[in-house]
Amino acid sequence: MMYAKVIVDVTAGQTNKAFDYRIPEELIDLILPGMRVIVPFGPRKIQGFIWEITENTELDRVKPISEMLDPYPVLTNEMLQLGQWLAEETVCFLITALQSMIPSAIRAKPKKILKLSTEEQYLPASLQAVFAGKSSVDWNTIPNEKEIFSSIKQAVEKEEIEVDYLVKDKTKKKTIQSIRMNPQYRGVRFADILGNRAKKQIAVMEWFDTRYPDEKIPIKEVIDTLQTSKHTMQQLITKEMLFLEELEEYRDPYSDRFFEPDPRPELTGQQKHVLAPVRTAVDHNQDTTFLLRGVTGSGKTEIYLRAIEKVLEKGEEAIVLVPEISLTPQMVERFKGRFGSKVAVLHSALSAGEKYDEWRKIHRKEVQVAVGARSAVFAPFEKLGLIIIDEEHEGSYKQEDHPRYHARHIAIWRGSYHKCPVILGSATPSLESYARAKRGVYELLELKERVNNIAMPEVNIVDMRKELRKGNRSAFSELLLQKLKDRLDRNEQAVLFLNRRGYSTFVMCRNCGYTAECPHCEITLTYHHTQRKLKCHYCGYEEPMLTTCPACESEHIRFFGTGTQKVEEELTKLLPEARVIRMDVDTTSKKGSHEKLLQAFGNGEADILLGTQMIAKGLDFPRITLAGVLAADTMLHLPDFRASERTFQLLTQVSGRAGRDKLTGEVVIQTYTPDHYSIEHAKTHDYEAFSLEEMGHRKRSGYPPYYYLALVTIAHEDVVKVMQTAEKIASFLRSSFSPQTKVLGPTVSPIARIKDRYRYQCMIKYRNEPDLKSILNKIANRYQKEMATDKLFISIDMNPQMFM
Ligand SMILES: Nc1ncnc2c1ncn2[C@@H]1O[C@H](COP(=O)(O)OP(=O)(O)OP(=O)(O)O)[C@@H](O)[C@H]1O
Ligand SMILES: [Zn+2]
Ligand SMILES: [Zn+2]
Repeated sequence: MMYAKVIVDVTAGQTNKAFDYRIPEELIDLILPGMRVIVPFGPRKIQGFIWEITENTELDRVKPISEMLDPYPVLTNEMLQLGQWLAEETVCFLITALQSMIPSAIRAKPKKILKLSTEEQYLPASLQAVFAGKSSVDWNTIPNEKEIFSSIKQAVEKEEIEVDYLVKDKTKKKTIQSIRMNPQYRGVRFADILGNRAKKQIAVMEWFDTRYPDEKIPIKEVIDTLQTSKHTMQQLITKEMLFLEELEEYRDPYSDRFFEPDPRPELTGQQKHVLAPVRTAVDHNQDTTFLLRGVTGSGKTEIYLRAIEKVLEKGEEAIVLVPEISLTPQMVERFKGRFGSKVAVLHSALSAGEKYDEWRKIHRKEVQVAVGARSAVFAPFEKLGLIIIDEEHEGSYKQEDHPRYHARHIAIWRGSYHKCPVILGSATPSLESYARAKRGVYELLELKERVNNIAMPEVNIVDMRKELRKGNRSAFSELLLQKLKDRLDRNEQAVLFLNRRGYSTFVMCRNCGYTAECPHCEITLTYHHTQRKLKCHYCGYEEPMLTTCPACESEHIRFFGTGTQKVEEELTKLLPEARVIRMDVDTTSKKGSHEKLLQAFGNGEADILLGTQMIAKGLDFPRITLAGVLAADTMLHLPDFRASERTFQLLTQVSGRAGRDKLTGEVVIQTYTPDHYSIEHAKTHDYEAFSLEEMGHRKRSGYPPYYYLALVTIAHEDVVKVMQTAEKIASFLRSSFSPQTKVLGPTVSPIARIKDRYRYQCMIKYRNEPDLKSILNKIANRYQKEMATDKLFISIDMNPQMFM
């Protein structure tokens, strides 16, 4: 007998352990670790991953595996190990960790149905009404009544009905019908076989015989090219002179694009210097983590490209992670231009099917380079030679949902598994990474100059308080406006950056101060001009714009703050001749629109690119000579210990867009707090000085990189229940940890309520707490049942990045 240990798709109860199942005779040798199967679990059938194959079991009775879902393992052995580690590190279920590594298209949520196992007439009346002549019903259509559920329960126990799970792959492989010639007929005289009068059929056969004797040609192409008919083709297929085959088609989103071969520039001296140790590490299979700190425009991407070249020469594979918003066509082009069809792109804007296609190319070893956002770190390569994380400081590398992993952490794990180097690149590395480089945990590589010694742009700081005193109430200072005019005169381009956060428009009554808040979340509603609606960004709640104040009935209720749209309106009034492209969530929601807008700007169809976060990174356009930041402080005052760091990073990134080519660049930063060190150091492009000062603050207040943090959030609809649970958890933590570890709270979360659930949190600050994960795991296990049944919500974040 052969058995399999299966990790089942249930996230309640003791499911981190594997369950034993018997492998049915006909599946022995076919079932392998990493495959997905359907197994019986209690009264249900559910999905699971094969963890291990064994020859014995300790159980007396084991049920057989019902169905094999994959013809090949979707998870490699490495991924199974990684999954186990990931579940431990992030305190999540093993099944959650495993599922996060495969594309969503094959993650398939099972659809639940009730199936009749007996004649309908034997059922209780309430259930007869449910089935009403059908042999099965969708679980979701069953009326939500206690009586019905209890008769279902009884009927299931009496085996009158059965609960079944329809596990269906959401993604159908796209196939096209193709034609191949039967090789037996090669080189014959077709008129002899088909008869002289079958001219059309002869033409088709001769075409194949002379041109494509071995190839599969899509049927549509044959018909179009030869101007023949389906009927003719059908006749030849019936005679078995042609074979009809389904050919799998990839939905390559870049297939209709031609990529200019990318020229390979001579490396600069400093680039050579930086590349050498990376190439050595690739050559000698060293799992070094390099931190490449290179100022904006210093040619970091070129380093990545050269390092990958080396990896490919060695017959190995590479992963390149870039933040979602800089996964622009410009970026993709550089990799596709250099490595052509060896590159797969994993982009969140792709449909689930397209993502699945790209993933399969990797799986089938048809590509050697994967470029993508966060989850591309799980690209199932088996001969990894290098992992690159560009803009390593970016917050989007942290997944803010289970499993709460950081891509950097995964990359380094995979690096050591494959004995290959990892490059973390940035102009403004996270303080955590920089501190590790200083301690020698990472190897620091630096590019201090821009390519060809192009100067860093000059940064002007404008004090907006003074503007206000001068009577200027607009979003544009005199200096910025004047410099914008200059660019228009000189036919150069400008980018204007507006921070989305803090700039969202909210509604306030000028008479009584009432602000419109979401009734379910403790957060102000945001005004959306195009639909004239107020929306909650957390739960999606919306209501029409208010015309009178609900509190005092005054009509003086207005929206406040400035959105990109308002700024655009103001800009067109101030500079009517300027052609403006606006890039924000509204203008880029349609697929491909992001790309089109950038292309238009690159082609010089606009003078000013106005946008949010999405324009801060990666743009490399030679005619941009001015970068403006409309309000530098919007992010500075968020209740988050990384606020200063984020501000410095953002200002540096935005400044880095200007003057990257022959034309000299300039920056204008508008602020209400010009003396803040984030702003002062951004003015002088001095990362070193900024990090030194920021480290001091972190040390004094006990934050990373001096302390590690873990965050436990507790939420429930009943505020008393939340407080009590949070208290219990906090005191359990305090009694379990060593005295050096601090447990702060419980306190109300910065957002006190989301989707009607009240939120409390405990923050853990520690330096060395070996039992931390097992203690947190105890909490997860202790409350597991309540979380499954009682809407209690507990989240554990081992590396919190967001405090909002
Ligand atoms: N050795 C070289 N010779 C000539 N041009 C180069 C060289 N290396 C890079 N470049 C060019 O310099 C420009 C900046 O390089 P790149 O985009 O790689 O910089 P970066 O460090 O990634 O910048 P950022 O962090 O601002 O995105 C690009 O247009 C690139 O093509
Ligand atoms: Zn809400
Ligand atoms: Zn009012």
